[in-house]
Amino acid sequence: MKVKVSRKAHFNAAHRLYRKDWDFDKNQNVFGKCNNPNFHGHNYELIVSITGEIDKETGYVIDMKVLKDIIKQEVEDAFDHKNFNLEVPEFKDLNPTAENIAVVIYNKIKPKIEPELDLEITLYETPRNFVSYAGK
Ligand SMILES: Nc1nc2c(c(=O)[nH]1)N=C([C@H](O)[C@H](O)COP(=O)(O)OP(=O)(O)OP(=O)(O)O)CN2
Ligand SMILES: [Zn+2]
Repeated sequence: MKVKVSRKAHFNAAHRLYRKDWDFDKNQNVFGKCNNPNFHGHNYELIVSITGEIDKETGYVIDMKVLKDIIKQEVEDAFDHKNFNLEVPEFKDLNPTAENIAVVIYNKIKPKIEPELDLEITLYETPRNFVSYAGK
């Protein structure tokens, strides 16, 4: 019997969506206002979900306190009030779209949890735009 447990988190960050190998007009055509060279920001809402067996002794799939600390260390401390393009090394050569941010978060958290646990990342960039990534 597998159970999914989830924890929400929040961070605020700035970004610009563009490709360095495209000129401004092409970036403007593809990314529009998200290509603003002066950047823009979002209040990102994150849901980290872990699925696994309930431990017979503790009754936990994962200790929420442990999950909270992993999210703080790997996501909030690394991303909150940062500029993805300028300050977060993972995005030096990676466009900080919601899709790419979700994959980066997955790849940071997965090694920190027990390997038999499944991980799913859901990231809201706006209240109406969100992406999910569960590996593969
Ligand atoms: N597939 C994706 N499309 C877009 C992404 C993305 O990460 N993945 N990102 C953006 C921009 O970041 C943009 O800033 C999104 O915000 P916004 O333009 O405010 O979005 P909406 O107009 O849809 O605002 P709502 O509040 O959600 O109505 C664009 N596309
Ligand atoms: Zn944006």
